[in-house]
Amino acid sequence: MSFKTDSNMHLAKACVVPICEGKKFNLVHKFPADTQRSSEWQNAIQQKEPILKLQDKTHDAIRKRYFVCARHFGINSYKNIESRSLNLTAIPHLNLTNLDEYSKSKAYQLEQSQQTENSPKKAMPTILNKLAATSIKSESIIKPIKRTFDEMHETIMPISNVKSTQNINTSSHNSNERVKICRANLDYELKSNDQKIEAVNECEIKDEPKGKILALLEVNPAQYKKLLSVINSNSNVVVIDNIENDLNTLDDNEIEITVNENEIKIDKFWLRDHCRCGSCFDFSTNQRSLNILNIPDNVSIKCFELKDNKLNVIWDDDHESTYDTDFLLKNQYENLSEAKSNKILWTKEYMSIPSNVCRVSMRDYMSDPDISRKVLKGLCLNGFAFIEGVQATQQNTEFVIRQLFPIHKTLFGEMWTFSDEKKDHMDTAYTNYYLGPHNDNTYFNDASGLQILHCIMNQCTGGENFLIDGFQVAEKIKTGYPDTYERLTKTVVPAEYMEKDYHHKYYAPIINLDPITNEVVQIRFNLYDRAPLNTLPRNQIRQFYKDLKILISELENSENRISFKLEPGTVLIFDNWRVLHGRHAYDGKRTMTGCYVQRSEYMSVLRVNGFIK
Ligand SMILES: C[N+](C)(C)CCCC[C@H](N)C(=O)O
Ligand SMILES: O=C(O)CCC(=O)C(=O)O
Repeated sequence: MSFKTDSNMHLAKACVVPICEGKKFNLVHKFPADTQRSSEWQNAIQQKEPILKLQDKTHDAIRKRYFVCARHFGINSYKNIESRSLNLTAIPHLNLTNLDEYSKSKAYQLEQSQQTENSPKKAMPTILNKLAATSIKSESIIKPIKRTFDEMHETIMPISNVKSTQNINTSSHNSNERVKICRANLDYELKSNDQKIEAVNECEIKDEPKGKILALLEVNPAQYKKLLSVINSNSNVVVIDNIENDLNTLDDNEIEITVNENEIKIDKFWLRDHCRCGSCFDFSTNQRSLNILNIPDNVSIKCFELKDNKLNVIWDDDHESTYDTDFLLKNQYENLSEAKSNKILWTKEYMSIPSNVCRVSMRDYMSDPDISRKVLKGLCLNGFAFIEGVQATQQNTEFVIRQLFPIHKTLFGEMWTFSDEKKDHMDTAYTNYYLGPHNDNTYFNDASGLQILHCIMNQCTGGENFLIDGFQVAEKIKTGYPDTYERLTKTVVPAEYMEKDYHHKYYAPIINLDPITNEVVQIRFNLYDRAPLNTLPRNQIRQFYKDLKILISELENSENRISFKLEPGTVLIFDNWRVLHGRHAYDGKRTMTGCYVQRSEYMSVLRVNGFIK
């Protein structure tokens, strides 16, 4: 069902056949649902040259986004003269490389019929004749309707002389019968809108309505509500609206609207499910109160209108919904799936430019909200940031972090302070050994989103830290070793952390993609915490180790890492889902304090501050 905004009722669609040069037409056809026939169409229209936009598109994507206009189909391709619906065997065969057969096309026939339609002697379209014969005088269908509602009421009441042979329950229709209920625009000049008449002319009402036909009208929701009382009190009255001739561009499950020049198609069930009226949604809790089971599978719309950036809908059960068009636009799948993050993938070279490194002073961070936002921006873009001038204690480190984030308590505690002497846990971190590039918590279902490190005592040689942009490395693997990349996004690698009273275990791929955007959303890499590899069939094991070596080599590539010695006073915050970290071996005294922040909390802070949606 395709609706129009304002006066333009049908949304013309571009024809994909090259000769049409993307021109838009009212009568276009989707590629067939049958894949074989869809391929036949594609072969027919690409006979001279492949149409690039169709290449490597899925069958559904082609059906959803590309159309073939009536210039490429002859009259015999259609079910009958009036019909705009194709035969099941129709294949585009006219005007594919030039327009020398235009006169044989359906488009030409429509043009001709429209020209005669505009002439005063135009015969009443057959459907209107049929309707008129069974119900009310045809001229009352097409004469200009400039009426107040009362006049309309008047029109409805005298209708009683029409012999009604069958009640048509106005609320039980489904659109397949193509008898749509009650959309009458009292201010509508039907006669002046050939398209409407033509639309009626094109419709195929399988069984003519036996009820009293009010008129070929179209109401907006407010008028419909008024009409409802009349219709309900006159139970035999059925209003045939000016049937929207389905141009095969939309399923019955969808409606199509234009918002800010964007044509968006919305599934009706989805739309009903997202009703934000007081009985469906509780704004005090931001939670739904609507029970999905109460939405019928064939939920349908009686009438709706786009007005003042709102979509007002009356459903077939007379439930009323209003939607902000921004909400509808923002929640289109395409908006999410095509959204690109604003991250800056970096290398050693990029970060060698001091201005590219997010570094703020504690004083500014505490006094200027813009500076704490600068830290969030640095984390969002680069995955790490430094706060300098922090008193070198665990307490002050905690105080600084709590200005922005809640702290994630794990088996290591909330704040943790460790060294090779203070061994609260049996882990390589609690030694003075070299620690290769890794992410923490790969053994947790939900690895911490942020890790904070503050070296509060550094009387040692060595002990430098280094950071690597895991997203940059993943991108390099994707470019240089696409098969390895593909496998590393799918091969689940088990990790575990074991000590007295604890045995955490989890497995997931090393490179994790966002299921919607397909962008890398997390790197889970930690060779130390790898559990026995029992998640791969034997015939895939060797390939995995080859892939792992490719990744490790890239991670060890000094071009991909920045190194620095964390001095007391400088707090490092980094995204543990993106940035790998490590430490060189050291000799002497070195104490590190820090904490974790849960991923959800981190994302929430970014969202509340407008850095992500
Ligand atoms: C000392 N601190 C608590 C920060 C880290 C402990 C690390 C434990 C584990 N090897 C991992 O990488 O997750
Ligand atoms: O000691 C350090 O500098 C870092 C230790 C580490 O990598 C960790 O705790 O995960």
